[in-house]
Amino acid sequence: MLGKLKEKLGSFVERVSQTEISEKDVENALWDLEIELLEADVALETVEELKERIKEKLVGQKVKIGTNKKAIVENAVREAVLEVLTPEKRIDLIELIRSKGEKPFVIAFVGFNGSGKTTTIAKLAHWLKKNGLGVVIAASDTFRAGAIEQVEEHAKRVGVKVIKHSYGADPAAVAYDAIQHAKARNIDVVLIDTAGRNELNRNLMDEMKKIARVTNPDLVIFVGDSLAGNSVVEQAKQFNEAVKIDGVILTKLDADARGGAALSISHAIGAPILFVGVGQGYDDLRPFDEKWFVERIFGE
Ligand SMILES: Nc1nc2c(ncn2[C@@H]2O[C@H](COP(=O)(O)OP(=O)(O)OP(=O)(O)O)[C@@H](O)[C@H]2O)c(=O)[nH]1
Repeated sequence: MLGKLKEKLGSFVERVSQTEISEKDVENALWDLEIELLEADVALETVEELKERIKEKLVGQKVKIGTNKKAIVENAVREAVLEVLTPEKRIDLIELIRSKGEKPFVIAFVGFNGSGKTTTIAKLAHWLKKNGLGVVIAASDTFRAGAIEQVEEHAKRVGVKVIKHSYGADPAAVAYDAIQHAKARNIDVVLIDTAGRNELNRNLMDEMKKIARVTNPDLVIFVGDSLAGNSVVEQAKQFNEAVKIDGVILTKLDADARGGAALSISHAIGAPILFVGVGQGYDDLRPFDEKWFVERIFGE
């Protein structure tokens, strides 16, 4: 008898001391968040996805009167961001390279001019070497004046060989030669530096498709400048249509205060961020970790 009463009283106290988060509460809060996200250069479709996830987490949730609703909302936002950033499939690059039966493992790099592609290739070559893998770079940007010397300079500094032809040569032929070189010398990885391009430059896009056809890369990596914000997401989509992108490296995250591109890009093209560039040195390449990124956004 006493037990029953206790239970009834208990449930009454529970009921009156709780309030339910309504759809209206959340809608109001989300309105401000939407503006802030768009200002931080997060792509519209990613903003929508985040809003849906946050709403799902919060609407109908019962909270005790007097508890800090802000903390609850903040937690839901954090979780939603982490979910959006978590790729459907992860790529462990070293594992992937080692598990390919034959050598070499071929990686083609694509991206717009000035996105930091050449520097990133050198950083990755350095990282692969540190992980015990042999690397050769194909100077397949035979288009831009100075590109071959630039990649040679970087390669010299990180101690990697470059296979090159002269300017105007067929980029696919350069890549092919680099692969033959790697095969003959048992080198693990070929990194192909392609010319930076944009969507207006149709024949360069065709050239890139030809490189992909001739070399049949194991991985196509899009290198994007995180400072370009929303437009880097659009670039990635265009490249993804021309040649399927398997992974992303975002450069200059050290200088990017907004973080919108990082938040949107995987969601937009369905490929994971593999690394982020965090400086100009060869060691300034960091395997991407969404938890680290979320801390960077929400941490102190
Ligand atoms: N702060 C910072 N600077 C970077 C990063 N990655 C690249 N850069 C700088 O960005 C500039 C452009 O990099 P490049 O590698 O020359 O650009 P690119 O994409 O090869 O240019 P194209 O050959 O025209 O395609 C250089 O000054 C790099 O040092 C990064 O993660 N952080």
